[in-house]
Amino acid sequence: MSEVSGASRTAVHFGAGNIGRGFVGLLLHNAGYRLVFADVAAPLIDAINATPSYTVHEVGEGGVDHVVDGYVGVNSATNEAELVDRIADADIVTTAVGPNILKFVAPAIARGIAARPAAAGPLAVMACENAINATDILEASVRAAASEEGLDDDAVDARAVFANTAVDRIVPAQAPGQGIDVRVEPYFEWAIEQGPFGDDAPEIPGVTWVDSLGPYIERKLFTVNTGHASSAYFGRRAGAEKISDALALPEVHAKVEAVLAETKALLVAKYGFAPEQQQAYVEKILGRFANPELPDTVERVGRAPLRKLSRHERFVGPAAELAERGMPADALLEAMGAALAFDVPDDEEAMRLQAMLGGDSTDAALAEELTGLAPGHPLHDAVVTVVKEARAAQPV
Ligand SMILES: NC(=O)c1ccc[n+]([C@@H]2O[C@H](COP(=O)([O-])OP(=O)(O)OC[C@H]3O[C@@H](n4cnc5c(N)ncnc54)[C@H](O)[C@@H]3O)[C@@H](O)[C@H]2O)c1
Ligand SMILES: O=P(O)(O)OC[C@@H](O)[C@@H](O)[C@H](O)[C@H](O)CO
Repeated sequence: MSEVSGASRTAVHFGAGNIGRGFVGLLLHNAGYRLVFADVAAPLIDAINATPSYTVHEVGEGGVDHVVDGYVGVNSATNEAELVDRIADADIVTTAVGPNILKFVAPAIARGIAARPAAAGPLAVMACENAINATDILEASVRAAASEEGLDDDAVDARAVFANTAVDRIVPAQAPGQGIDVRVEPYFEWAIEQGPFGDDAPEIPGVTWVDSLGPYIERKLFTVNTGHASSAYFGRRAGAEKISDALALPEVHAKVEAVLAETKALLVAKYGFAPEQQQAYVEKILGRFANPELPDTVERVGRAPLRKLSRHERFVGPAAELAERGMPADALLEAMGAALAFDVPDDEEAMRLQAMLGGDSTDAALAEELTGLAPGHPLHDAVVTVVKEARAAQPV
């Protein structure tokens, strides 16, 4: 463990995994924060506390190394009392645990807020997850837990500020044997909404402060993550293991381009992005996926297919809006079909998905269960067809 004694500000970060160590932790460290990594993985917390510094290796063109020190790890499953004390004293709380885990970290944040000394300034709370308005989801759970601690909404407002963010940096699963070092791509973007902070936003070099996060997060999720997931699902079906190998297959590349042409049409129509600017963004992203030095796999990028196929996520979100506008979504539907074939044994959601496909519910009921699209929605019938085809293709 190696806490920086001189640092006067502290950030507690939930989730000491890939993006936690390789991006959010790095930027907060560079901003001069003493870091507290909170995680439920005991071996990871032990390794963090046994290692005085770690290196973030940027791989690919222009990549450099960054050393992070001045941190401590807290096991949030077994040591809530220390965690609550740390949050009570902190300036910032961030998360990168996965959108479905936010409800589990909320109670400790609420208790930390409740234990804050009256004179402490408000705690900045920012979820850094791939989900639209993830901080709003976290905030709702924190407020519910805070009310159990006797804090009403006014008391929470006096002690905490919640801001939505969009984070973009590809951080693959890390190879065993490299300790807590992390390999990442050189590119990054961390957009945070300015409004909740007024003139008192925390100073974090590298952050892009924005007035309205909606266009940023949708552009990121429906371009980077839609394209990434499409590469994973089409790539896996074509036998590729790495994302860069998947994109090197001309038929996969063409399918991913077709998907991104559809989301581009939506983003241009919805937010008025200049078509040539969005195209440049798409091409930059395809170049990032193709980075051969990034050991990123179709299994990591395709992980949790039930989450990725859900109503407001990277496939159904844009496809539903396209259909509502009378615009085509055929390539997105094809990608959803490829997602339904994702049957990685170690992926709990993939196994649940395969069991659902093999189950007794009708195609229409299963389509609605998976995507949240009710009969009558302009995309519903096409999704039922995709489900029917996926069932027919399931191995017997
Ligand atoms: N890796 C990327 O390229 C990337 C980029 C942008 C955003 N994200 C988003 O960041 C989030 C994390 O992704 P990741 O790739 O770092 O995953 P990861 O699996 O590497 O890290 C998640 C960490 O959260 C920990 N965790 C799980 N439950 C917890 C709990 N209740 N309390 C505290 N810690 C808990 C896990 O032990 C793990 O260490 C996801 O929402 C992901 O979409 C990832
Ligand atoms: O983290 P997920 O499972 O939502 O999505 C997998 C990848 O697409 C994702 O982690 C990207 O690498 C990241 O969003 C890039 O900014």
